[in-house]
Amino acid sequence: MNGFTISVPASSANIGPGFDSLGLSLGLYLTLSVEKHSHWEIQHQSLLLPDFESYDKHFIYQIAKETAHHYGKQLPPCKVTIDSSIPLARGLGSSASAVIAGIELANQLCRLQLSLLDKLMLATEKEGHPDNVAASLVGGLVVTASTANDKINYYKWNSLNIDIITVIPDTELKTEASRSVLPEHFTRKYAASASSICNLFIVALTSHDYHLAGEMMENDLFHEPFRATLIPKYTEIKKAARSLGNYGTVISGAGPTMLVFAPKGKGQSIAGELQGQFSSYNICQVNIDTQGMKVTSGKEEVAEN
Ligand SMILES: Nc1ncnc2c1ncn2[C@@H]1O[C@H](COP(=O)(O)OP(=O)(O)OP(=O)(O)O)[C@@H](O)[C@H]1O
Ligand SMILES: N[C@@H](CCO)C(=O)O
Repeated sequence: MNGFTISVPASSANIGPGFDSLGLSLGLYLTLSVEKHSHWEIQHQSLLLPDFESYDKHFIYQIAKETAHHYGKQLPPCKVTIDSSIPLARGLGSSASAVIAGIELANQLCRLQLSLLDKLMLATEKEGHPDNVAASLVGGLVVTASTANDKINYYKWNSLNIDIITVIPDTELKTEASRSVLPEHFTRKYAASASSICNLFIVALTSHDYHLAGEMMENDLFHEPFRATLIPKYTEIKKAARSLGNYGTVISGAGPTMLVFAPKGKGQSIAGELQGQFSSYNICQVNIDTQGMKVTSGKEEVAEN
């Protein structure tokens, strides 16, 4: 086996009204460098990564092992060195990136030849919803829909002409805790209003009408009204971002990070202004990743997807 590297971008789910359906791939990365070895070994290179007791308790190893077993295979031993710039439990899809990395690790080590759709279905089953995993897998803005037969359909859109700013607090919020405050049921009238807002949001966004898209983003009814109190300075950040001329500000994924849609070319200066107002936060412009997960062997990109 030749050594290879798996690189998986972060993601921001929901973008306001697209709860459990929309994902945007972001230029922060989880990277696995994999080499043949006499026994299993996992090493971390980033302080952002969580502690682990032994290789077999590592989340990524467990996903890889389950994936290999699902296809009747065993993982061969190797050394995996992991680096990351994705903060944990901040609403930037760290767990989805780890799931995609684990599935791809098994795919490469066991030569499973999984299709993109195979990987998406497996990842969605493990993550519970397709929004983050789809964005990390294919890149760009991804609209997903699960149909009655559990098939995941998606559409990737790569033409956003905006800057993205992440406003990251120094506190974690686990997705499980943030989902626990959401209602199990909505009335027909409420659900119709909520989905009409998402419909108009997508049309406005893909027509590059960012003012209308921003207004729809900020009028989500599916999750933001129930999560707002879990997010530190939710109202203040939205208000400050709006007064600086941004299109819209929403909770990133399950929070607590807030995601700002800024006019193209202004992201860096607006991030600087916001940083001055919210000094305990980590606020920066982040690129949109347009490619999704990549596997490289030596210097060559593996034509996998
Ligand atoms: N690279 C990784 N290696 C091992 N475990 C990870 C890794 N990344 C994430 N995790 C696990 O996932 C947990 C965070 O997942 P969680 O779903 O709560 O938040 P998130 O994925 O960062 O945010 P969101 O789902 O809102 O976008 C971590 O606390 C850790 O247990
Ligand atoms: N759609 C998910 C994303 C976080 O995993 C949620 O909002 O709970």
